[in-house]
Order: sequence, then structure tokens, then C-alpha cells
Amino acid sequence: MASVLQFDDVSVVRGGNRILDSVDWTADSAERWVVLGPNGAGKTTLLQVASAMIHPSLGMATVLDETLGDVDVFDLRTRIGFASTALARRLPANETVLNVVLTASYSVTGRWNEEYDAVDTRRARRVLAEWKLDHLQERRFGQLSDGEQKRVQIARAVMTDPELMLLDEPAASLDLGAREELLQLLSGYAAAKNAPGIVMVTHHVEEIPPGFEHALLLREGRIMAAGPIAEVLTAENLGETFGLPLELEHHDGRYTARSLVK
Ligand SMILES: Nc1ncnc2c1ncn2[C@@H]1O[C@H](COP(=O)(O)OP(=O)(O)OP(=O)(O)O)[C@@H](O)[C@H]1O
Repeated sequence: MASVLQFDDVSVVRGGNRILDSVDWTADSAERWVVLGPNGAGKTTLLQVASAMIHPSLGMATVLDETLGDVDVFDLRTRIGFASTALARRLPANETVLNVVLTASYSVTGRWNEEYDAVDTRRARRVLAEWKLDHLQERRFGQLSDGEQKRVQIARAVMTDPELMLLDEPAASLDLGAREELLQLLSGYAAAKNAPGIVMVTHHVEEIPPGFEHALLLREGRIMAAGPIAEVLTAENLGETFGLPLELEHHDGRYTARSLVK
């Protein structure tokens, strides 16, 4: 098992505050992590370091065996799949779904010829089918529903066959049906034997896909708990992380939480 992420005492300082504070964390290629924490806890900042978009202010971050600061981040980023709402906003609304997914491979290969075209198009169609988007491939990205757009973002990230997949709130703003469909797809993707290391940020335990077996709880930039989900995701830990007493239930790989405040 190779490590995909290693954070040694990583802090990110902005405006004089440590928005990520002394984080020690290792994630391996066979692990699927969920990162939970309240608004402003530092989850997106953690993913920004993991995706080589920013460097730690203090400490050392190693991503796919490359130490940030000693590596060409443009090369490194091509090995990382990243899906987030911020990234989706940069996708052209008038582009077809097929092209949105297909163009992901150009940023990796950086070239274009007939041979790549055929190989890439076949792969893009296969990825679209896997993410239940094949019937939408000629539709404009901007005309899709939120749920469909989320799946397209992830399909685009999958297209490059990344060694590390980072998902920032993939189920946010989805309706119940779209959320459940996405979680099922994510669960299947995570279970595939060639799946990369995966880190998914969410606010809600209900959005943890079955099969994600590691959890990291973050509050005010600090890790509250990290490790196997059965040990980390307890009512007590979650309550401390979100700052209120909680009841946590777990059935068939799914979690639900509710406040105990009357
Ligand atoms: N460039 C910056 N300068 C100052 N403060 C920042 C900067 N970027 C982020 N922050 C602050 O750092 C904290 C952590 O932000 P971050 O976006 O990582 O949190 P988050 O856990 O992803 O939050 P949310 O769940 O609301 O998306 C927040 O309080 C945010 O306001």
C-alpha cells in the first residue's frame, strides 16, 4: 500500500490565523476517507493542500510521494482528480457533456491527434456510461440539473484515471433521489479494485457512501480524530466536532445524526 497523502505538522496561515493547524495525517492508496467538520473548519483548505493548489505555510505535505515545494505542481496536478463546485463554475455552460468529460484528458496529454481522439472518445463514453450519463452526452453542460452536473464533474475527474481523487461536497444541494444515486455510484467507484485513494469532504454523515472506511474530523483547523471510521465516527467525537450533543445511528454502512438538544 502506497501513501497518497502525508501531512507532517501542516499549518496554513491566512490573515494571521492558522486556518489549518498542525495537521498530521497519512492516507494510503487503498483507503477511502471522508472529511467531516462544521463550516469554516478548514476542510476546503485541507483539500487545497492535498490537490497541490496551495502549499503549507508551515510543515511538510507529501502528495503522491512528491513533497510540495520540491515538485512541479503542474505535473503533479495531472495525477489528481478533483471535483468541486468552484471548479465546476469554470466549466463552459455551452459545451456538450461529452466534450466536458473528453477535454479532461487533453490537459493530461497536452496534445491532439486522430489516435488520441478515438481512444479518448471511447474512454469518455465508457466513463459517461459508468456514471449513468450516456443519455446526456450531447446535451449542453449548462442545461443539466445540479445532480447531473455533479456527476459530470466527477466523470471528468475519473476520465484522467487519477491516482488520487478529491471530492469537495459532491452531494451538496442535491435532492434525495439525486443524492442517493450519487452515493451509490461513489460507493461502486470506491469498491472497484483499481480505484484510487479517495478523500471526500462533506458536512453530513448521511452523505458518507458505504465503503468509505476512514474518517477525519476537523474543527477550527485542527484534527479532532482520524482513522478507521468505526473508531472515529462516534456520537461523542462528532458532537465535539460540531459543538453540540448528537445521537448517531449506523445501519448497513449508512449513518444518520441528530441533535440531542431539546
Ligand atoms: N485567504 C483567506 N484569508 C483569510 N481567511 C481565510 C482564507 N481562506 C479561508 N479562510 C478562512 O479559513 C477558514 C477555513 O476555511 P475553509 O474554506 O477551509 O473551511 P471549510 O471547512 O471548507 O468551510 P465550509 O464548510 O463552510 O466550506 C474559514 O474561517 C475561512 O473564512
